[in-house]
Amino acid sequence: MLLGCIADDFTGASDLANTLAKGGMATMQFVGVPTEAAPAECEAGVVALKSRTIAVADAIAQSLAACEWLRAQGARQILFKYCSTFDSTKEGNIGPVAEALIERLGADVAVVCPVFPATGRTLFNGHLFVNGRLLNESGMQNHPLTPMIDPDIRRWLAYQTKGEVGLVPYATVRQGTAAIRAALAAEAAANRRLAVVDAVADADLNAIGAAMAEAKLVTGGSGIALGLPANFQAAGLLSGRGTSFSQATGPAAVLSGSCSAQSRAQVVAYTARHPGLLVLPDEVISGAMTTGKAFDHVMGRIGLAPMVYSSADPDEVKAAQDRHGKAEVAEAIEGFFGELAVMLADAGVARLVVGGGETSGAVVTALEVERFHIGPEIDPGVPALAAEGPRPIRLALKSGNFGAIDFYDKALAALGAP
Ligand SMILES: Nc1ncnc2c1ncn2[C@@H]1O[C@H](COP(=O)(O)OP(=O)(O)OP(=O)(O)O)[C@@H](O)[C@H]1O
Ligand SMILES: O=C(O)[C@@H](O)C(=O)CO
Repeated sequence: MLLGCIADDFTGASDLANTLAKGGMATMQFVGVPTEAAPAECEAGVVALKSRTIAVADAIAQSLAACEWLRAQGARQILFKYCSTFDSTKEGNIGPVAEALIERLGADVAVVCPVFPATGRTLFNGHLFVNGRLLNESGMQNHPLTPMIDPDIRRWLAYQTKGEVGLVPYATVRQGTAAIRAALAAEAAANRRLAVVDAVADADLNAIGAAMAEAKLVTGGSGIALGLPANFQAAGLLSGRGTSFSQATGPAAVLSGSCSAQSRAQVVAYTARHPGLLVLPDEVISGAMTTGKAFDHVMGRIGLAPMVYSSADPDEVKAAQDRHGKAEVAEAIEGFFGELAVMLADAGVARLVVGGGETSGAVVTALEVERFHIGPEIDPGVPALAAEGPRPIRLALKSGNFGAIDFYDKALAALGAP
């Protein structure tokens, strides 16, 4: 292994794995910290954690354990992947995890760059934009767990860190790799171990990537990985083997637990042409809707690739949370989708597409997936995946905000055929 990556959620991990695989690295995604060695052919390993919103101390412990495993596999550079919308609270977990990794790796400075131009995330003077709107006016200010109320990433990160946070502004980034490298060295000399780096386009990310050829630690969204494969290529270290993904033949289903605006539009588009079953939190909690009923509904229409969804608008989500409690609703819905996924896989469903990061985490964990082979990109940030483990199913894990309107149809075609 050359590059070792730690991702703070499951869809984010496959987003990053997609970038690295497209960059020509033989990439694998691992579910949690593995107990066994990585396959010898793995050049980039992505350990998927579910550490974005857990307690700070747990996030640090899990991230350090992942770091140790990756280094034991030979990784010479560590990448800490978080969300392109910098999802975190004033307490963490991005800052505390990054500082713990800096200390463990003895890094002099680490880049902080959530930029992902293909999905509209850009950073200028340390301020994060989503499709041209400041982060705190993009809808992310209403996120249920990590409301992003401040677009100034340097200031937001500084709430979370012990040390000061630096900035490499766009004026420097556009001068190219040597200037970026010099600016990062100046930040390190000033004892600023974390430096937010502006970028607005893939060319900027490639220049930043080249400046990090020798960096022990890199942090960011999946965009920060764009320029890294070229460093290993230039050093003659890549095999050129690429990915070992293959498609599957067999029935398909879609599970959507994401309630983002984009997901809700995708659900409307998909259920206009396929059967859909809406699952309400009240019915799951009361027992009126069971996984057995949903399973029968899906299997009765399996040739039409049905969707089961709980996606609802913000008012309905809030009303359900007020009635039952936020954690209780999430646990009930996630448990429901996890159990249903296992029943479907065991009944022969060969292709499954999941909407939502938390929902994907629940499904992948329930399916006892050990690792994924990375296939072609479906839409920016979402690859086709082939699972290894007791259930060798093909999956796509879609972040709430990602994917075109017709994403689910495209995803099923990318995973194989009926
Ligand atoms: N109808 C509903 N009412 C209340 N909560 C719901 C409902 N449907 C789903 N949920 C919960 O909302 C959360 C959705 O989070 P999830 O991470 O799956 O989607 P997302 O936040 O849109 O995606 P991402 O994290 O990739 O941006 C889950 O915990 C899910 O169980
Ligand atoms: O970076 C992103 O936006 C995604 O990979 C993600 O982490 C969503 O949960």
